[in-house]
Amino acid sequence: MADDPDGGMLSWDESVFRDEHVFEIDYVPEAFRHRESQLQTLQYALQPAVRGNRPLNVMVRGPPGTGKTTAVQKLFAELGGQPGVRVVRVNCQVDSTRYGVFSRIFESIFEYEPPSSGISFKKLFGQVTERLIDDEEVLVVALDDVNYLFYENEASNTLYSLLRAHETHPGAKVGVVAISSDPDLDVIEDLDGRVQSVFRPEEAYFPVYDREEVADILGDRVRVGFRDGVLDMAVLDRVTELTTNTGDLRVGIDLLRRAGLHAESRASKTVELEDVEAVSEEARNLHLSRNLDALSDVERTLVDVVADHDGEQAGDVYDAFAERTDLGYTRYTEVVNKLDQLDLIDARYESLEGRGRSRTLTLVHDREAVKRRL
Ligand SMILES: Nc1ncnc2c1ncn2[C@@H]1O[C@H](COP(=O)(O)OP(=O)(O)OP(=O)(O)O)[C@@H](O)[C@H]1O
Repeated sequence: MADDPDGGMLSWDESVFRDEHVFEIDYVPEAFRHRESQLQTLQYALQPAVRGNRPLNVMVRGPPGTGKTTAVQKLFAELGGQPGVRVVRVNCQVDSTRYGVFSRIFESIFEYEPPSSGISFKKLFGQVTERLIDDEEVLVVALDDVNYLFYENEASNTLYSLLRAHETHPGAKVGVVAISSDPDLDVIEDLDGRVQSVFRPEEAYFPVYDREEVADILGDRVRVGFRDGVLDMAVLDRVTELTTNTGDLRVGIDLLRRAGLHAESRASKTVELEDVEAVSEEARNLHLSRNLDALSDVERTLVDVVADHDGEQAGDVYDAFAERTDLGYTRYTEVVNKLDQLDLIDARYESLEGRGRSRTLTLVHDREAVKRRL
């Protein structure tokens, strides 16, 4: 670079980033493309709240990193600004019991946490609903990662309390947005009959973004997050490709940030393909961590067992698995299929001499990388 006195080298107070925060997980993007129909469904369902009425409930489904939480956050930001509407988003991975969910709602209303012991659920519930009725507020609750309530067997009673609040406390108006990223969870089917009869949600499905959509979204992020000319099309193409392979947009956003930091670590003013390649393994591991985090205890146990019995036949793996759980073979097969679908294990049929066909289970990722994250 003839006209660059530093010869393309960054000085201490320079950065490739215009705004590094846009690559962090709590950042809500300004532009939110390719989710128009899902936003419309949500808006249509929640609209009655603005008029002081109980909204329709919504079931939001789709694989990890497809914009479910962001869509709800964006709508809640608008809805929460309307008079007479209170919005609360609960992360059920953190609050995975009915008491935990209502504690978060209580906290949002009263602006302090309820005592962690010594107050019954009934009392907590009563205080929440009375306040809503007094203030004439409609409550819209998003249960993010609702699958964790199912794993803890808390889903039916939580939804029951929320959805029948108007029967126990006339005048209470509550709507629920349930968000699940577990492809195997049939939310409605897994609820008690008494809840099924009141939970008849609208459906908003978030499919995996295709390659062009990923390129659009990451391109926006690059424009906002990096300085002009720092990252060219060929580099963006490669990040897009790596992201599309996992289907999880978070991988791409994380890759961009890490590649930027890597470029800075070698004092470069531009992010090059070599920076992306250098950090791609870490980004893949991020995806692995997220996949493992989203598993139930039983599923995680099976990953651990397969890690210890890599390459063995399904029947033998089951024997080892049965020592650690009391699940039958049918349920075991379902878990195997799910892990196979998530690309955590490979379950391949092989012909065995004289004994027909049997499945062999192998770990897809590096054993140590998996073990460290369990
Ligand atoms: N259409 C989009 N435009 C811009 N950014 C997006 C879009 N969709 C998703 N993102 C970004 O991708 C990341 C993951 O999105 P989000 O957390 O909403 O996914 P999710 O489906 O809720 O994932 P999970 O099921 O793992 O909770 C976030 O950083 C978000 O800002």
